[in-house]
Amino acid sequence: MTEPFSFTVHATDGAARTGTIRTAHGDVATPAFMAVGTAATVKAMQMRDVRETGTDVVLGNTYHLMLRPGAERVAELGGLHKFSNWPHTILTDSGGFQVMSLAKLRKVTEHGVTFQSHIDGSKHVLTPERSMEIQALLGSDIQMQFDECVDLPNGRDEIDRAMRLSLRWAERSKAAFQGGPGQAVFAIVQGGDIADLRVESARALVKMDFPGYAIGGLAVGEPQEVMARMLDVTVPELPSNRPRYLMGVGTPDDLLLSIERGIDMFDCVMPTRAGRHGLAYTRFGRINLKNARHANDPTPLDPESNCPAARDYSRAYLHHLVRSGELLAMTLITWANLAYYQSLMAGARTAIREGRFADYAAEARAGWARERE
Ligand SMILES: CN(C)CCSCc1cc(N)cc2c(=O)[nH]c(N)nc12
Repeated sequence: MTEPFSFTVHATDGAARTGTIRTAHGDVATPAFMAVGTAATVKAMQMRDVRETGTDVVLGNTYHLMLRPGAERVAELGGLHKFSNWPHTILTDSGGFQVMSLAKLRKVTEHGVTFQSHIDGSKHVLTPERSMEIQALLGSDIQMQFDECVDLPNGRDEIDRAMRLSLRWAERSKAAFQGGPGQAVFAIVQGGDIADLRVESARALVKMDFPGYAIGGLAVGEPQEVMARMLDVTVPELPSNRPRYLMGVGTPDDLLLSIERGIDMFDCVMPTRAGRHGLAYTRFGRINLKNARHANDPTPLDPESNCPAARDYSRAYLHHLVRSGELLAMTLITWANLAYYQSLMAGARTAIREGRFADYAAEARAGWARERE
């Protein structure tokens, strides 16, 4: 018998907290960084290596998977866990964000969004009900409500319209959720960079009583201090015994400032996308391995890393692979980046337990500065 979905906070340090989310496919240590696996793959990585970095959750995406290979096909093949050989927790985004950023000829109405596939131009409709049905077909453990995320900067009317539409879609998503034990549907707070709309959105969603709350509509081009300010006004409105997920965030510095404000879950394409472009994230800051200064450097990215990609290959070799356009460059640097993000999270969890998160964050930031010396 699968246990119900649960979230337990083990320790707090100021607003920061460390805990465990329990889903139908295992435990998630928080603060958690979730690897982006949009089209049923964490690009350039094998799932066993993803797991070895300490990743507990891989993200899937309704928009991409409904277009290719199709949600019904994934269900017929045993669901996304089996299809992608990832037996641990999967969180799926609801598709609205990707429709607005990828699809062509999209039209938003009260009913949902009609659009044409960016792959073959075929016509599709996504509604809260269809999004939840697709996420159920995928077998997702944590399913996101269908929402509308607007870009920033934007006018109050547009932000207000999308926030209220997302509230109505939250009700419909929750009503359409078919999850069993160990599965959950999360709400998404909207409201752009406008404090009173953020508070109104959060309070309305909390009244609907969700097992978890995401903060959406950020990491869409706003300055870091705007994101921080929206967290300052939004997080206090969310129940402390429910997970808080900041969507699409972020750089290592973003993660630390958000953990400090009480965020538990993150996802971002940064480590994997940067890895495919020769950019390495390390304890010493970001390293552009395309740069000629690495051509004769026999040292690895980080000799103390537990990740083979960061420990067993010289910067000269990685520079050579990047300059040569070799596929192995993508795998090794993506692997090293994800491993660094997970080591940053693991260190944060320990520091919070020991009541020294502020010092931990200061030490991490000091380490990044060293690379620029
Ligand atoms: C790979 N990831 C970027 C995809 C998962 S997170 C996508 C995502 C990112 C951001 N920044 C905001 C939102 C948002 O407001 N709503 C939804 N549904 N998804 C969002």
